[in-house]
Amino acid sequence: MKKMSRKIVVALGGNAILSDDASAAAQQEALKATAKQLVKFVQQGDQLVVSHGNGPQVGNLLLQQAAGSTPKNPAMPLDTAVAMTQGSMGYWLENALGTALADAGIQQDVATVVTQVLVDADDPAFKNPSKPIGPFYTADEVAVERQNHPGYTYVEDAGRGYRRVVASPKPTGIKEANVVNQLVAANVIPVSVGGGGVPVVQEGHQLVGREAVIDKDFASEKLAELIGADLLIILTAVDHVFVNFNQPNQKQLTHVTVAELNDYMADGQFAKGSMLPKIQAAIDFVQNHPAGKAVITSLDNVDQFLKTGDGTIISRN
Ligand SMILES: Nc1ncnc2c1ncn2[C@@H]1O[C@H](COP(=O)(O)OP(=O)(O)O)[C@@H](O)[C@H]1O
Ligand SMILES: NC(=O)OP(=O)(O)O
Repeated sequence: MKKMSRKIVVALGGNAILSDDASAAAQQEALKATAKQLVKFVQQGDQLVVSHGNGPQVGNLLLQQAAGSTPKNPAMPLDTAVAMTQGSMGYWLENALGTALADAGIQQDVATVVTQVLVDADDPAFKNPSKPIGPFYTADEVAVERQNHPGYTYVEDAGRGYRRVVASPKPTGIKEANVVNQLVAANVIPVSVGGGGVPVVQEGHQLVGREAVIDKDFASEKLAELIGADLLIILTAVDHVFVNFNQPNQKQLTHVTVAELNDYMADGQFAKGSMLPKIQAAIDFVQNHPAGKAVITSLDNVDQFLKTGDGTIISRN
């Protein structure tokens, strides 16, 4: 028997798209496997909205833009580059999901919505770049990059090397949220807030782009809230959130409340820039939309989640 249809925003993490090979072919190949997992929700009767990150991709695109730019062929600014990754990655997702749906005998369209996400012009994040984008560099490589791009900021990223960081303001609204809801009502799978959405600020009647990269977990949360989703599912590389992660005494979290997560956060249990934004997005969702639940699990665990609800389930209380 089919389960009741749920409206679900699924946010795809880096491992759903990118391996060591950043070619289009390799990313499209990875998305084939991802799409097969996503179609399992559709087979259960769920209505999906798909979002995705773009940190590596938009950073690589900016480097390509800078390398090839001339006065007649100028490099595009970051907000436009985010929109470009929404287009290219939306194409890959439409293509991969289209095939996986057809393979499963399901007639359903997928449509990418280039999504503008409102941010506050005075968000302090504009003065404090924190979002890593593009490739990792060794200490020697980053010294060269710093010379080539004196305006860029680089930080050491958790022992994994150096990366460029850009501003990452918090989303306050989503221009195309109603369009996404209309697509869901028409039985279309929208791909939206890709790469966190294009950051824009409201100036009178105009939306004006800002050079930044919004965290896709926060943007996915905002979208899930605005369209009244039943579930926000954040798919990443781990089946569960852990306390004492990677320690001999690590403990997986299965069902967890906001109060418990607040205690764990105060205890520094979730790494900044990786698990912490997912936890904060999950908390925001269940607090701003009390009927909803948030889930953090992996693509590999989708079968188990659909069968038994396995994963880290975050509820208000
Ligand atoms: N407490 C924790 N529990 C589980 N994973 C954690 C924890 N702290 C940090 N992590 C790491 O965070 C990663 C998810 O963050 P990240 O790779 O940035 O996300 P994304 O999948 O969106 O690209 C996990 O794969 C894991 O390695
Ligand atoms: N925009 C964004 O959050 O991208 P990543 O998830 O790839 O960092």
